[in-house]
Amino acid sequence: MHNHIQRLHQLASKPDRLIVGLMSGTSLDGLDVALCRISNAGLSSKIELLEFTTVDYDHTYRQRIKSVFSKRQVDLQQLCLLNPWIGTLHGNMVLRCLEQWGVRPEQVDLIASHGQTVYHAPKSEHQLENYPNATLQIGDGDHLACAAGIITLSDFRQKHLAAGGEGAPLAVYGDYLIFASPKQNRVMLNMGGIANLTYLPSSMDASAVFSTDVGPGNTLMDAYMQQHFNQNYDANAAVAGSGEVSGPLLKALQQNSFFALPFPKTTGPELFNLDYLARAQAASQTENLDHQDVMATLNQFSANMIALALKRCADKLGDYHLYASGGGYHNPLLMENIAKQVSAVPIHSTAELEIDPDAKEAVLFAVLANECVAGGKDKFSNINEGIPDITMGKVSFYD
Ligand SMILES: Nc1ncnc2c1ncn2[C@@H]1O[C@H](COP(=O)(O)OP(=O)(O)OP(=O)(O)O)[C@@H](O)[C@H]1O
Ligand SMILES: CC(=O)N[C@H]1[C@@H]2OC[C@@H](O2)[C@@H](O)[C@@H]1O[C@H](C)C(=O)O
Repeated sequence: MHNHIQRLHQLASKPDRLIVGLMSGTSLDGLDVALCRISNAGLSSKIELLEFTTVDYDHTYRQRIKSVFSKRQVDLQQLCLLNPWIGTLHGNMVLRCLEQWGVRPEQVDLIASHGQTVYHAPKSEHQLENYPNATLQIGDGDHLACAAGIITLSDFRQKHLAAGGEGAPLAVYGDYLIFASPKQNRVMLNMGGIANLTYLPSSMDASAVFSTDVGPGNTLMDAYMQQHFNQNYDANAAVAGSGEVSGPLLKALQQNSFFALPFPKTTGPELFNLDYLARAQAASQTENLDHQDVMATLNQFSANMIALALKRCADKLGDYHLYASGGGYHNPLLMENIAKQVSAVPIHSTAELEIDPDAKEAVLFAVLANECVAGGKDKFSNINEGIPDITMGKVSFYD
């Protein structure tokens, strides 16, 4: 047996594993790094979040990614160069975090890397008869493993596509294992660039679990802030909070066939971008609105589409508790706009379930890596809801 395979066998046999989960989302704000201790696997998994930080991306990173991000036409050489560059950069970022936390790389069993999504193309979006659902994450796992000197699992989404899914949301696999509870029906709502949710029934019945993207979280608000205010995002909704919602623009924004699609569905900034906003402004003749009013309307738009999806959950399933996570949880106006529309629903953050709401997605990838290496016993799937029974992640050794 190759010593690499022996090492994996050893890792799988340990009572617990130290796993670094990495998430670099559509907001391009930074690399989320979560150091987790995970014992057991499947429904017996116990997750301890030992450390968490977001390593902010600098201007160069953002500009480089933006040059290819969600664009149909790109400089192919640039895309090719970014793949190893990001892998190595993320590996070095992990090393710096470990140093700050006083953890030696040899103590870490695995890195679980999401990579950087550069393009997401479900069939509902590309509409090309003879092509499948597709998505592309870059930041090569071999480069990451070699830079960090730690076995790395990466590129989790391709298996989901290969099994007939849209490559997302993958949160459901971790949500079910970590957060499903016989005590209450739960909806886990993550508001990053794009918002998504997972429904977890108290019956724990996998065939009743579903997960879906619901529309924009922060992506449109962030893009508008960057274009008109030279700020990455609307901190604490200071701008949106000083504007007024435009009814006509809101109506135009809400008129897109994506919102009428049944669950599960996925989307990205390929659809929800500044062109989308410009078309809605043209259709509603609101091109001359104040920037503050546009921001107030975008905030209300995200909230309305999230609330619409939450109401669909309630219609399907009755009462539930909502657990929010992702950067949008820190936007007080967004949370208020959602809460007003689902006033009967108790709203919490995942902090109440012992997972920092900013760390949730990075933890998810650590859980997927743990399943890949040590799981496989508790089968979990709901094929009717686009949740195939699969093991995700590709293994990269560092030598
Ligand atoms: N204090 C705050 N006030 C308002 N918005 C905030 C605040 N803090 C974070 N955000 C929002 O959260 C965003 C980052 O969220 P997050 O890190 O969850 O996104 P992501 O992981 O990149 O996205 P995705 O889940 O779509 O991949 C920021 O770009 C910003 O819009
Ligand atoms: C293709 C892609 O990167 N999708 C992300 C994005 O960010 C939020 C939403 O859109 C979600 O579908 C997904 O990420 C999370 C981690 C998921 O797969 O559950």
